[in-house]
Amino acid sequence: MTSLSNTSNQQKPSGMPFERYRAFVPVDVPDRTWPTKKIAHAPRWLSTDLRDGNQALIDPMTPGRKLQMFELLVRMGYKEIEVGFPSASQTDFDFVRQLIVEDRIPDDVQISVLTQARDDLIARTAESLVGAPRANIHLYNATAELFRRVVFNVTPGECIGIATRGTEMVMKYAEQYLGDIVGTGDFGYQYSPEIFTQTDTDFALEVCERVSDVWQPEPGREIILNLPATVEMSTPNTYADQIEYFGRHLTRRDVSAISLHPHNDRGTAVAATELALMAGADRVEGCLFGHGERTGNVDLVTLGMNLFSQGIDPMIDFSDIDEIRRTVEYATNLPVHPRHPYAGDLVYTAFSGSHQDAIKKGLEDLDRIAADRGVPVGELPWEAPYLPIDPKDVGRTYEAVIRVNSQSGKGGVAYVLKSEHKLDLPRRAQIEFSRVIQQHTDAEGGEVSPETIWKIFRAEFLDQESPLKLNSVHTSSAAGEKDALTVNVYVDGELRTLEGTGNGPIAAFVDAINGLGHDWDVRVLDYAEHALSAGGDAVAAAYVECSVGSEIFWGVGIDANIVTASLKAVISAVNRGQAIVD
Ligand SMILES: CC(=O)SCCNC(=O)CCNC(=O)[C@H](O)C(C)(C)COP(=O)(O)OP(=O)(O)OC[C@H]1O[C@@H](n2cnc3c(N)ncnc32)[C@H](O)[C@@H]1OP(=O)(O)O
Ligand SMILES: CC(C)C(=O)C(=O)O
Repeated sequence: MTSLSNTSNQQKPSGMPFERYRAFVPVDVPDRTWPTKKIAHAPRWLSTDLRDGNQALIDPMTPGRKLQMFELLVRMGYKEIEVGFPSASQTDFDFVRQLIVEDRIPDDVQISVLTQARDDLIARTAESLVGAPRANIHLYNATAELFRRVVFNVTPGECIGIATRGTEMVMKYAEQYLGDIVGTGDFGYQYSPEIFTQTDTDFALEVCERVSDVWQPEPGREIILNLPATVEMSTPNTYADQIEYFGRHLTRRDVSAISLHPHNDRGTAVAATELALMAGADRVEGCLFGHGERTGNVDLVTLGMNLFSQGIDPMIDFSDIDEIRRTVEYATNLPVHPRHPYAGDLVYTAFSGSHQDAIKKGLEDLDRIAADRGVPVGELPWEAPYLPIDPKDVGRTYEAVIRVNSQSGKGGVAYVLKSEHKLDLPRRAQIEFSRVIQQHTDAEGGEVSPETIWKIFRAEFLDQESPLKLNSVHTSSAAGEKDALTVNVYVDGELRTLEGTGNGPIAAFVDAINGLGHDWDVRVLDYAEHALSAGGDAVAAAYVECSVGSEIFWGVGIDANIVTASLKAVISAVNRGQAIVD
């Protein structure tokens, strides 16, 4: 095959020891059906922030932080919450007790706790749940060949024995400690063949079948079979294949919930989860903002918001994303990345010119459609360039949507002036002012804040008082076909009364200025105006494009009187022209 690149840019071997790694061997599902399936509704969610998320923190959460996290999860609408590993530490045990004793578990929420398949740990786990109105015990043991050989030194049969005996112990200790709820739908059981992704799928099925034989699921007594991508091993499609294969071959499928527990080692946990849902999974375990072991668990915020952005109710409330982020940052003591999907500081912000231009036009278009239909923008179907969702739907404002730096163009600068100061500059005025801002960013570097943009705008268009400054408009009257105007103007600091005539007050004013004897030769090329505010004390903005000598300048005037605003705009253009000539 001939290379498309020329010889000077041929890629070179990296020298890294890639030969040490072996490609993942996927399960063979040639007649897979998941690629054509669609996700049509939210799955059952379980948050494991207080367990898998917590076990991977530099500083595990204090009881106070755990409680804040629990309450956040409840407020957001999670109905299944893994609250800890009570046999691991007194802190975890006490937290479960606190939730139960202080009656903090809402009627529609089921807490879950994790345990290894060891008798003493299972007993302690069941003990932590005494008095719980609803609870789930989650048992795991590793099933992958590597773990059987290296970590546990067990045969496949012994590995199955750990899982089935563990299940028997859960049933025994549940009977002993949780008699009130055992046998009702309020007590649940979950089993995880840990490292499912690295386990031969037929063997994972075998273990789960034998565990189900012990638990005996039936209607009203489901078993949750949680299939963890404890380590993400390959491309997301391979996880989906494993899930479809598992679901197809599992007996008692109707009384088994197939649950996903993806980790993010390859950075594709969200994609793997979505494909695995297409492959038939019922339930997803993860953490807010992807906390958890190593690269984290799958991010529940991204998953939920991905559904939302496709018109599917995530059944979780993300409407105050910043409050969610603040609480998680407080509880975990770890920051959320500024580019984190849906929640990062910068994810609804455009710096670059073409993005800003498109966003500005998109938002204006929505405003126009909303005004035509007489409805708020929030009731329109969302469609805006570069913004997959309306930032307002997650409690953000449009204020930070556009931020200006050296990559920005006229659209961004114009957006800031319009959104912050209601000034709707004509297109060529936008271009002229954006060059002024560009000079600033080239010289200073970094971002230029809306306050600085306004300061520069004022200095450029509104505050220059030399050589001309309007003092008062004396008279303005019709003189035959023409308008006559008398104005008091400071010229180079000296108050003078000028007179001029023309077709309208602006032309009359230009006539008066040109009569001053300077060689300015002012001519008006274009004009625009609009109100800045409504009502009796309305203020207007006028924009005038003038040629001053051989150069062209825009001027801006703001005043309660539209004629005065126009004259100020002419003065603004002349002063800008003179500033450059000087
Ligand atoms: C993928 C996951 O995230 S799984 C959850 C992981 N989370 C945690 O481990 C946090 C909480 N864990 C802990 O605090 C501790 O591990 C404890 C308190 C539960 C147990 O501590 P220890 O008794 O000191 O054991 P340790 O953690 O070293 O566990 C290793 C032993 O447990 C065995 N073991 C590990 N997992 C399991 C399991 N799921 N079922 C049965 N035995 C297991 C190992 O084979 C090993 O046995 P060995 O001592 O005979 O070689
Ligand atoms: C206990 C199991 C579900 C787990 O955390 C994992 O395998 O990642």
